[in-house]
Amino acid sequence: ETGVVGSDYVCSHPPYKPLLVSASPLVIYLEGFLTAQERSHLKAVSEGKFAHSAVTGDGKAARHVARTSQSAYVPRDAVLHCIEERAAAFQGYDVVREQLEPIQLVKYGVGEQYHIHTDWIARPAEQVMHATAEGGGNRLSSFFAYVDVGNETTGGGTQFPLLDAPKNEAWCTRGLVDCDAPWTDGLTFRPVAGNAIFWRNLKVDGDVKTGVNEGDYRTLHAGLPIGSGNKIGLNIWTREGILSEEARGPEFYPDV
Ligand SMILES: O=C(O)CCC(=O)C(=O)O
Ligand SMILES: [Fe+2]
Repeated sequence: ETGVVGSDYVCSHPPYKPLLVSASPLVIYLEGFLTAQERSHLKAVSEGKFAHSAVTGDGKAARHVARTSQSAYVPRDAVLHCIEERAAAFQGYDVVREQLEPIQLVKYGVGEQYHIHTDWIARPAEQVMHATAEGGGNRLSSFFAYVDVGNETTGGGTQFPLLDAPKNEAWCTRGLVDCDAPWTDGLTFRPVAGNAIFWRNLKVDGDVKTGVNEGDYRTLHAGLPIGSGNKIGLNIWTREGILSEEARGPEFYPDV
């Protein structure tokens, strides 16, 4: 599990380009969010760590039919720390790194997919581990970044069936959005290594009485099946509040 960066590694953020996709729900496309070096490092440190895992919130470690991909958590080394900093900073001064769940990698082979779901937790907080205010609350936002996409990869898009595809042709010609899909399928991003999608999971106008921000169903999405090739993606989920040290895991691994 040795990575590709040496002990002389210094965190530096690439000049990624944010492109607004939707104002409500808030969806922002981030071109060049991960560098080539970060992507190679993530691939190297996650090798051999992938396993079929449960979908958060169902409380049991059974393999879930909704998700045939494999997941891996990687230690928070200097590179991960750097990516966490970037993800927190993007969300303004009111979001701190301690609100981020440990970064999760997901790997898909041919035919593997993640059926339609929301990243926010739909069940009452009391029923779901860690979703209580003390546990960090619900998932405020998501980043899904493409870490590795094989040259021959077909399929594997990230589909938001309830959103409209942006109108400008540039999204199609630049290969960011799948414009061959029927418009009734909503919005499908093509997997492009290094790029990321950011969206807000919760509605902004919380319940006046309870102060609870409801999950926004318009953020329903799926990882479409891979036709050929493979895909590795990365999830960064930001909670409404600070996560416990237990949920965050060790803050820093000295070895890069
Ligand atoms: O694979 C994708 O395109 C989306 C994955 C996803 O939504 C997730 O892991 O929560
Ligand atoms: Fe998701």
